Amino acid sequence: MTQRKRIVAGNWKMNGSLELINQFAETIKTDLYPNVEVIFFPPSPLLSAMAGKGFNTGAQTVSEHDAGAFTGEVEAKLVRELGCKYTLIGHSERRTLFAESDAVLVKKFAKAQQVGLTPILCVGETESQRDADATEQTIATQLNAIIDKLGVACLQNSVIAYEPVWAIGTGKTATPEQAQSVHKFIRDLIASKDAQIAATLPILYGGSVNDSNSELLFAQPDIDGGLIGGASLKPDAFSTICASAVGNV
Ligand SMILES: O=C[C@H](O)COP(=O)(O)O
Repeated sequence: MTQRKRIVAGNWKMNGSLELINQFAETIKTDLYPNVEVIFFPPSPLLSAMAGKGFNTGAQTVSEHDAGAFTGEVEAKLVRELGCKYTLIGHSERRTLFAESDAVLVKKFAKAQQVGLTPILCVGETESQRDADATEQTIATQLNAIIDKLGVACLQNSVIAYEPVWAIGTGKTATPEQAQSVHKFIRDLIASKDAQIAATLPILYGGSVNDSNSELLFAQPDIDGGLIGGASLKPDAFSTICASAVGNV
């Protein structure tokens, strides 16, 4: 069986503070989670402070543009200079609240890789899409938007996060079986284009993951870790989630 990288990523969204970083530095000792890469995605102004505590960091989004007159945007190259290794691309909140289209996300994905950041591409269906049996079609459209423009080889240095929109911040987690079924669909879709890339690509689950449900989710064969929102703001819960990713290496 292929050994894939295990990742637990904490997306703080527009939350957190210098004080919270100190609390995490006291609680989370990442060497306690062998073979698990723990990454924090705090708001951009906190990236340096987080990295200063020795944590792996990533941005929640980056601009598709190079430096210039783009007030309020964050340049990918600068994020890389701050020591980040990753960036989220296409989180559902960016897609819906900030109207980021697949076309823009292709540019952001390419820009991230161009400057040496690993993109974590977020995909997922809404509740009405799931109810209409359009889950797989939705995911395929989101993935193919990237693959068709950039080529499947762009996934070589990337991570996918499956986040059903109906499970984000709602307390309604996908069951391990529901999540595994979509993860397998994603891996199979990519395998139909490049089996080697599909076999080694980490696919994370996100959507109301907590310290009680993470173990069963992470035990699924195609779930390689998690993208955690609310629970990533609680040091003790997050530490339990990281520990639960160790077991399935
Ligand atoms: O990026 C994280 C996801 O949006 C999940 O958030 P959540 O764990 O609060 O549901």
